Amino acid sequence: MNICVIGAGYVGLTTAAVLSDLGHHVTCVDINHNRIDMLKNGVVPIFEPGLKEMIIKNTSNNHLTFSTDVKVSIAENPFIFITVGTPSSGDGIPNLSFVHSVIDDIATSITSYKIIIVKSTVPPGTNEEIVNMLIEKGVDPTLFDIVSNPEFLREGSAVKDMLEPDKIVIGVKKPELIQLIQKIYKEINAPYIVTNLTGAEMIKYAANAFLATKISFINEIARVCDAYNVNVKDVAFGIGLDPRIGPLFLQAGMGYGGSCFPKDLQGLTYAAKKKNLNPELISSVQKVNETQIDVYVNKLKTAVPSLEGKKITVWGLSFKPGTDDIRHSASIRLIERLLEEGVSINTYDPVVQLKKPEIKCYQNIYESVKQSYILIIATEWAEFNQVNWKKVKNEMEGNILLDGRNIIDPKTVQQAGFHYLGVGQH
Ligand SMILES: NC(=O)C1=CN([C@@H]2O[C@H](COP(=O)(O)OP(=O)(O)OC[C@H]3O[C@@H](n4cnc5c(N)ncnc54)[C@H](O)[C@@H]3O)[C@@H](O)[C@H]2O)C=CC1
Ligand SMILES: O=C(O)[C@H]1O[C@H](OP(=O)(O)OP(=O)(O)OC[C@H]2O[C@@H](n3ccc(=O)[nH]c3=O)[C@H](O)[C@@H]2O)[C@H](O)[C@@H](O)[C@@H]1O
Repeated sequence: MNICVIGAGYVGLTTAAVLSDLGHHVTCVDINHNRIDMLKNGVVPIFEPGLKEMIIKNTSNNHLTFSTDVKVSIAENPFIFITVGTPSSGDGIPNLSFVHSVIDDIATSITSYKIIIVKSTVPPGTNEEIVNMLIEKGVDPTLFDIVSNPEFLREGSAVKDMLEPDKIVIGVKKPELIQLIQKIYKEINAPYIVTNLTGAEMIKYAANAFLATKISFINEIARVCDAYNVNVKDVAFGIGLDPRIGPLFLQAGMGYGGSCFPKDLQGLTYAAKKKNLNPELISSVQKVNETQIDVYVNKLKTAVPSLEGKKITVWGLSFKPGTDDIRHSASIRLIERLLEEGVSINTYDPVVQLKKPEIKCYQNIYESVKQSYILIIATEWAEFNQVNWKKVKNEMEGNILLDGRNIIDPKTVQQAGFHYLGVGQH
């Protein structure tokens, strides 16, 4: 099948790589010329395990090509996947301008029948609006069908998640479209959840909201555990054995970040308010997450009353391990907060180097802690657990270790001379 994937970000590149690997002919198109030039030269602009290899394999056998010409790519392909970004505007309202721009391009270049498959996460009602927009722009309604096909991949395991999803959600207006989508995903073995356009959009928003709720729940429990000297990991393990609760997404820490949970919870809040509903639980989930950094900073301030002038090393910059994405990273929010206290910041991350004059980024983990007063673990990269703690401590001036992800065994670092600070772990 001939497929055009619009957007060469995390979702677009993974979609293009996987669909071309399934044997389809895929053109991945993006308005970012720099990004497409890199891809044409075999350089994959994001860090995602297995993605580069899959892209190189399928560009060499001509199953996958890259382009900046959106309109030509739309005109040449019957299947159009929309994977452009849907960020939050400053006030929390989803910014759909990138999706609208693609719809404009489709409206001005469509001459033959297209199936438009929307993978971008959009608020309920958007796909119905897209149908109306195209008709209002003069497109003959027999020339297109829309499929809402939200994506559930996680960064860091995007290729695997797309090849082995727990479900494929499709929202359609006509049942005959189901078989066509099943042909596209031919070898991917997963149950299909079929609903209407808005139902598919709601499944995506509800999934992210529920996952974020689990995180804020355990972070709130961690605050209480802290007050009672209880290890929150024991509590998470204890409740997680109940199959009605489940063990995943109960890792307490500095809170959730990334390009999706924060903006999708804001988007859901906006969608509810638009219908005069007050989503109290979703608002509380966001409030717990926003104040989670304060819990850690307060802990630090209790241990070190004056932070001013102190050198602090932060390990981990990406919003979670396995990715170079720093969008809405809790680590970056923490660093910004600490800079306000007049500290100086050193950082080490296995894949991210920040370009900010006020922050010193190191490529060697031991160099990064030299003369530091405090070490903070902000992202749970596995290598942080494999360091020689005595060596780390010897390089430092102070002995405070703030574990923002509860990944360190307190006894191990205490034996190396550290004063360990966690939340819900002692
Ligand atoms: N990042 C993730 O892990 C996941 C993201 N999603 C959703 O998928 C969508 C895309 O997310 P990401 O891939 O992270 O976004 P991204 O920001 O990494 O990439 C979006 C790409 O679209 C391109 N673009 C923007 N306007 C365009 C236009 N008019 N024509 C062609 N290209 C255009 C941009 O240049 C950019 O390269 C969002 O709605 C997001 O919520 C869903 C599941 C997972
Ligand atoms: O819509 C999206 O973009 C995607 O959002 C998340 O995926 P992702 O943002 O890549 O990352 P997650 O692994 O879900 O982690 C999100 C954040 O929650 C934090 N987290 C996660 C789990 C946990 O137990 N505790 C916790 O603090 C992580 O550190 C990270 O900051 C969802 O897991 C995907 O299913 C979804 O497709």
